[in-house]
Order: sequence, then C-alpha cells, then structure tokens
Amino acid sequence: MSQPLVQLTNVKKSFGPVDVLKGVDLQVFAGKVTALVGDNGAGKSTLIKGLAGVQPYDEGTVLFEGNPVDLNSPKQASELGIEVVYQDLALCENLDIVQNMFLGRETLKSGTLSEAEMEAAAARALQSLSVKTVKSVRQTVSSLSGGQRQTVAIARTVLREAKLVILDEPTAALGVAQTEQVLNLVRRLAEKGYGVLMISHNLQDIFQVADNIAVLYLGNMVAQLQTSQTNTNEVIGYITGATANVKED
Ligand SMILES: Nc1ncnc2c1ncn2[C@@H]1O[C@H](COP(=O)(O)OP(=O)(O)OP(=O)(O)O)[C@@H](O)[C@H]1O
Repeated sequence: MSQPLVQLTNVKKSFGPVDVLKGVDLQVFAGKVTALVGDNGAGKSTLIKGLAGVQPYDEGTVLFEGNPVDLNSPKQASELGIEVVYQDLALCENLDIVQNMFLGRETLKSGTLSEAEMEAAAARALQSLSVKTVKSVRQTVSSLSGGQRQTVAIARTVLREAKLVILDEPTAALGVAQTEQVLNLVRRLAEKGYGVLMISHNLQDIFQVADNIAVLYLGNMVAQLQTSQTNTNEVIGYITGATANVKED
C-alpha cells in the first residue's frame, strides 16, 4: 500500500488524571475515506482536535506525507493542508456563500483578491466537486438547506487547499435525500485525491462511503479495518468492547 497521508503513532492525551487517548495509532490515505467510529466518550473528538492543532497531543508522533510535523496550532495544521468541518459548520447565516468561503481569508497565499476573483474561486471550488445543488454563490447561507450548508463548508476546505479533510458527523442533522447528497460529495472528495477522515455514528453511512474503518474504544485504537473485509456485526463488536483488542500498558 502507498505511504499514508497521515500517520499517527502512539498518540496520547490526558486531561488531568483522565487518560483520554492511550497510545493511538492511525493511518489515513489520500484518495480514501477513513471512518472514525467509537462510542460516546471513546476519544474521537479529542483525536481530531489534535490533528487540527486545536488541542495538541501530549505524546506521540505525527507524520504528514512521510515527514514528522508539529501540530501545535490550527494555523500549523492549516498550513499543512489539514482542515476540519465541525458539526456547527462555522458558517455565518447573514453572509453569502462567497463571503463565507473567504471568511477570515480575504487574502490568500497569492495575495488580495477582488470580489469578482473571490466569486470565481468560490464557484470553481464548488464545480471541482461537481456540486450542482447550489444555484448561486451569492445566496446567503440562511437561505440554504442543511445539505447545501454542509456542501459549502466542505467546498471551503477545498478552497483552502486542504489535503486532509476531517468531517465531524457530516450527516447527523440531515434527512434521507440530503444525507445522500453529502455522502456523494464525501466520495467525490476522495475520488479527487483528498484524504478524508469522517467521524460518524451511522454505520449505514459508513458502509456506503468509507474505504477503511478505524475503531476507538475507551481511548484505544482497537481496530483498523477495510470496509470490504468486514461487516456491521464485527464493527459493533469493536465499538461496544464485546470484541476486546486493547493494548496492555
Ligand atoms: N477538555 C476536556 N477536559 C476534561 N475531559 C475531557 C475534555 N475533553 C474531553 N474530555 C473527556 O474525554 C473523553 C473523550 O471525549 P471525546 O469528546 O473525545 O469523545 P468522543 O468519542 O468524541 O465522544 P462523542 O461521540 O460523545 O462526541 C470523555 O470522557 C470526555 O469527558
């Protein structure tokens, strides 16, 4: 198999006396969707906050494209090409799609952009993901459906030149049709070569879009499975701890 885009080795994180990540390994590949699953409190959010540089790990190594990297701030993570779409999406209701896509980044690496250039770049980001559900990039976010909002938040990561897109429960608040739209978009992200790490509690979604499934149980990575080589019962066994595979200290 090719070199992972991201490789975490023996990552640990504690809050006071509570060990939340107890030496976690994880590999995420470019062009693949990796689902991160685990019961409430397993450590999924803590794991992605470390990758996002929001809450740095206490110990462990992170290789990005094969090189050791520090992830001590969101800026460092973003500069490497790690972008997270949190459940709240961090979109401003009263602003339009273009304004939201450039929020806080009115100037890019290439310098300051005019309105027309920003509009064109926003449209290009959506087109690159074959998004047809958004009619105009000048629509305000308040007029968009939940699925369209998720789409805009994902397209924003593309505009920010992400290499790894981390999605926190992207379909949690969506109905059936919009879930389908967003799952198609997640697949397209991978087809375009992005590495995707997706937290989800929905096994149906996971079996539909994920190439790999990583299971956290009480702060331990108990399984990294290929979706094609496993089934729902096996994954549930690891999530609930019925199938034990915990590293001894
Ligand atoms: N800042 C913090 N201070 C203290 N404890 C924390 C902190 N953040 C997380 N925890 C604890 O770490 C454990 C793992 O939390 P985390 O949010 O990473 O789990 P999760 O798998 O994302 O859960 P969920 O599916 O419910 O979102 C929990 O027991 C939680 O209470």
